[in-house]
Amino acid sequence: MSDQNIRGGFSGRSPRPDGHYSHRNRHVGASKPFENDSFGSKESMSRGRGKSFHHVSPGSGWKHCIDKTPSNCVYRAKSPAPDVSANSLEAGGSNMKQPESLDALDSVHGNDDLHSLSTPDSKESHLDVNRIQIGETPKKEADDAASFKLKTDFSGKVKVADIQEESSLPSKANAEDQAVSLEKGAKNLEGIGGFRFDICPPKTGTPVMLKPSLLVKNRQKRNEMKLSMEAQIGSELRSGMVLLKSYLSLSDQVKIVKACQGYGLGPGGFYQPSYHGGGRLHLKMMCLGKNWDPETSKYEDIRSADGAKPPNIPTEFYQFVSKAIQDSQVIIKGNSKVRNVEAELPWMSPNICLVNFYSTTGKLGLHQDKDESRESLAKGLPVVSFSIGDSAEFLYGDHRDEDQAQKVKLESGDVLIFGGKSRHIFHGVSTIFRDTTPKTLQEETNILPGRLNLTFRQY
Ligand SMILES: O=C(O)CCC(=O)C(=O)O
Ligand SMILES: [Fe+2]
Repeated sequence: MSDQNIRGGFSGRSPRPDGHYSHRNRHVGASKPFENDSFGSKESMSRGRGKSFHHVSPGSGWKHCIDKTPSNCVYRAKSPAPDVSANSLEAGGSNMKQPESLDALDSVHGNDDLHSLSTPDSKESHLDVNRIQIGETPKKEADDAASFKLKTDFSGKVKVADIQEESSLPSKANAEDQAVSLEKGAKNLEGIGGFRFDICPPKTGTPVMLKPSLLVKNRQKRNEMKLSMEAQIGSELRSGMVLLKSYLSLSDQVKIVKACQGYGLGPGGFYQPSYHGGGRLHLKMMCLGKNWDPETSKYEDIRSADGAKPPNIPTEFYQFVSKAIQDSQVIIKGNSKVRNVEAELPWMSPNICLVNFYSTTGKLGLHQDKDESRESLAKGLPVVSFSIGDSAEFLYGDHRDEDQAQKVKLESGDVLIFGGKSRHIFHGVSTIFRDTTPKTLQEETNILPGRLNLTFRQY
């Protein structure tokens, strides 16, 4: 098979010349737990970053740098900025709820959306994957909205439980379709091949460790907040590619992790994707919205490997994505007023989210994301990527060549966006840096060592 597809990209179904495989070359196969996720060779050092980070004066928001070189101006949030996302959302005039209310998700995308509902049992501390809740109070904006709601309690545990019917649902047939799919999925709670992957396993009693004093914990938290405020910088790495450092607040990261834990354990949850020949991909994966099938390199509404319907993308994820694109466009505009920002980084509304969990030895070979629709690719609609947990070395470049690739460290809370002229970049993950998960995130979620990555796309 040729390495070039019709759009000129690398065909994801072909093995790499060096014997490694691209992300898009994976195939579903036997499920096995992952003990050793290493693959691929070590990358050599890059030829340097495209753009350097520059600070601007605190309190000024977006500013031009003294050095007017295009694309090296950056955003620095007003200081103090206790909660990056909350600030951004206010600035954007969004209806984003405050953190406490994040467990009540509203539907915005018809029956593709899930609601996460806060309930009295939200004080329970155990995962409950036996019930699926469908509906609760019908909402105005949910006119043609979710017939079924996966109950995800961001505050600590997840309900994939209780199926109830919402009487005022507009489309009964649609609801039934989904019920079938969810019931089918419910039977598959064990996941593909009996695999079930909890990114936040319950803490066990042993080993006994001395708890840090409150004082030490508070100091730790303060340092993390300080660090995250200091690091809150946006930078255009190249045309159409923006890195938003420490963009997701710790509390939002906690919520995202807990949501992914819940979705990951339910129907359509995490599984171990494998290559056609049985070789395993070095990460765990699940999809929200639509399923990306490694076997065919195509998107589908139902995961063909087990018949599960992918969980829907929660509304608040959309809001994070929208705000990130908006803020990235501001960065681009700030770099050069004459440019047409939409051409450089177009807007998009995601209906797909690939969720990867890398163990500390996880890797992902250089590949292009090019299985979205022709139109989406032609328009350069961006991929928006969230990094949470351990830091990673991210490679990117115009060629499928690790030696030529540039490198950037992606840390917990960073958001990376690549669209426009950068939509077809080759990219991958060469290294996960152990023990770099923020302590607070680890303590509040018990997330496994490793990295959670969410990439949003519009089909
Ligand atoms: O983990 C990452 O940062 C990249 C993931 C990715 O490229 C993908 O899922 O297509
Ligand atoms: Fe990718």
